[in-house]
Order: sequence, then C-alpha cells, then structure tokens
Amino acid sequence: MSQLSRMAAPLARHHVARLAATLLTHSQGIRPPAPKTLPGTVRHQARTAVPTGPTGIGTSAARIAARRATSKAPDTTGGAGTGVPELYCPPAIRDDQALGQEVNDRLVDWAEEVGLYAGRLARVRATDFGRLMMLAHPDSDDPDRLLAAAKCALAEWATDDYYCDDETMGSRTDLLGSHLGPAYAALDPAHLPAGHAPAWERDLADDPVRVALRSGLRDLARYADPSQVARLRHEVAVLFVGYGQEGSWRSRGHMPTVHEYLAHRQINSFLPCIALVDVVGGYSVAASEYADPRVRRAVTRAATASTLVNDLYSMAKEDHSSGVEFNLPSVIAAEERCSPREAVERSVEIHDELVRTFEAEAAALVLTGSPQLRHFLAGVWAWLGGNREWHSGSLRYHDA
Ligand SMILES: CC(C)=CCC/C(C)=C(\C)COP(=O)(O)OP(=O)(O)O
Repeated sequence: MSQLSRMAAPLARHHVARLAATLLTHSQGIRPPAPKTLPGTVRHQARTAVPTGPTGIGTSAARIAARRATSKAPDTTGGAGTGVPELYCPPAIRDDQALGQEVNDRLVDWAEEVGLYAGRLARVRATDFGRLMMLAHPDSDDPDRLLAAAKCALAEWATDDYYCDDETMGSRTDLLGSHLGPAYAALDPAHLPAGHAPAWERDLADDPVRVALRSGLRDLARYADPSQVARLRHEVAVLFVGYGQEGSWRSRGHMPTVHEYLAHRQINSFLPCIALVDVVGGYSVAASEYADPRVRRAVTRAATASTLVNDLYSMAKEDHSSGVEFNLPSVIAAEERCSPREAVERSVEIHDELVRTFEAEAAALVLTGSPQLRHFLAGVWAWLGGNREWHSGSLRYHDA
C-alpha cells in the first residue's frame, strides 16, 4: 500500500466539499480567479507582515488608508505593456523586496566568483533571480536557503544560455551534446581511473557553467538530504535531454507540432526549480511519495504551466533573437495558421487548463498525502504565483 493511501484523511469532509465546489463552478463556466492558497492547505508563510504604520487603539482608520494607498490594482493584463492576457494563476503570496535584494546581491557576487556571465553581470543583476526566489518560496525567509536554490537556477539557466540558445554567449548547436555531457558530470561526478582524473578535473574547472553547476549543487547539499540531491540530479538530467531535443530541432530547422512541443516543455521546464520547494522550506518529501505517479502527474503539469508562462513573457525577447527560438504561441501559429494574437490566446487556454488540472489533482492529493506532501503541493502552488509575478516584471523579458 502506498504512503499516500495509508495516510488518514485529515478534515476530509471539509476539503472534499471545497473540491466539489471548485469542480462545480468550473463545469458551469464560472471563472473565479485562482485562489491565493491551494484548496485544502493552510498558508505557510515564513514572515508575518509587520505593521509599518501607526498601531494601537484608534489607529485602524489610518492603517486602512495607508493600505489603500499602497495596494496594487489586480493585474488583468499579465503585467503592464506585456501583451500577455490574464492567466489563471495564483497571486504571489509575499513581496519582501529587501530579502529579494539580499539574495540577488549575493547571487551576483557568487556568479562573479565562479566566472559566470563575465562582462554581463549588470544584466544578471537586473534580471533579479533573487527576486524570483523570494517570490516563489514564500515559506522561507532564510537568505542562505534561497541563495542555494538561486545558484542552482542560475547555473541551469546559464547552461541554456551558453550552450543552447544564445549565440551571443557562444552557443553552438553542433557543440551542444559535447557540452551537456561534462555539464552533467559536474553534478554527478565521473569517477575516473587515477591517471585520468587530473585532466578531467582541469576540463571541469575550465568552463564557468560546469564550475557553477558544481558549486551550486555543493551549496544546496548543505540543506538537502541525499534523496533530495538525487531528485535534483534527475530533474536536471531530464532538463538536459530537453536541451538536446531543442538543439536537434534547431539544427534541422524542424518546427515541432503542438503536442510534440508540449511534451517537450514538460522536460525543458522549471521542474528543477520546483523540485527544491521542500529543500528551501526546510522539510523533505519522501522519495517514494515524490515519485508516486499521481504526484508526478500533478507536479509535471505545474512545471509545464510555469514554463508556458516563460514562453508568453519571453516572446518579445525571442522575436529579437538572431537564432531560431521556440515558444508555444509560435508553434501554435505555425500548426494552426492563425494570427499571433489567436496563438497567444490559445496558449493561455492551454496554460490555464494545466493550472486548473494541477489545482484539482493537488487538492485531491492533499486529502491523503503526508503532511510534507501537503506542504509541498501548497508550495508548488505558491511557486506558480511567484513565477508569474517575476516574469511580469523581470528586465530579462522587459528591456529597460
Ligand atoms: C532555471 C531552469 C530550470 C531553467 C530551465 C530552462 C529554461 C532556461 C527555461 C525553462 C526558460 O526557457 P527559455 O530557454 O525560453 O528561457 P528564456 O526565455 O531565455 O529565459
């Protein structure tokens, strides 16, 4: 019997009622916005908002006025001027700018130390991956843990930029496989016979992406148990398979079909980042529960959806690229011979379907899963909200 089915169902009636209500409103075509927290889970937030205005008896009117002045109107356009329609996606749970900036500053220092993005660090700083981590992991206010996850994310992004799709960073499709092999060995050491080890070590140290991948994983291992490290290695290996697939399309000028592309975007996705939700949160989902096919199905849907958010927000950057770029709207436009606007709308529908399905499946899983799984699925939901919020503002996708 799996761990999931062995678990007693906590507060089952209440959660089932909530799930039924969600399913009913969907089937009637009622489209409420995505809830802030995953149905059936409590909100895990590291830092309670500290009142910054007047407190004490007789000051509530002043606080309400201050809140009205600072709260943002709901964003129904996907971010000012981006042309991305409203998405079915939770809002970000917190926006602690000081924390994001601390993580970002330390991340840029680390990138300089390992030699990543030499000469382009101002751009990395402006991209603000520290903010992404702060937004996407609201249940941790530990800058060290957020930084460890940020290093892994930046190293994975750099693998994409240096080897796959940024010619200005030296990417070359014909070298992709030759680069990805040693990049993986930076995460899962190759144990060579003694006579060959020093030369291999020199090769690893010779390339900033390999140095960054190795350093990032080493730092993460301070917070992750061995099963979580193994999980990350697996997700990154899968990501690299996705990089190889994209390279193959690029080298033969192949435009994928929509279904082919969607299957690809599950593996060439943010899953390696999402997989760290419990590491950053300071708990651990058991390997057997993480690998449960029902959990995998839900989590991979979330990963694909979060990556389609990237497709939608990065379209403008990709339009200006000199190389061949793939994103869901251009794949849909090619297959369905529709206008770019229609392709965007269809992409949004696909994104929304994935998020709603994740929501329903995850809400069902929290009824029977371990407390750690519940926490994790709530964290994945929060990750989706932080990811969208970051994409809507990062200068990587909105040139200054
Ligand atoms: C951090 C991480 C796991 C990255 C994975 C791969 C990746 C770079 C993306 C999912 C983003 O896709 P894309 O190649 O389109 O990236 P940019 O739009 O160039 O940021």
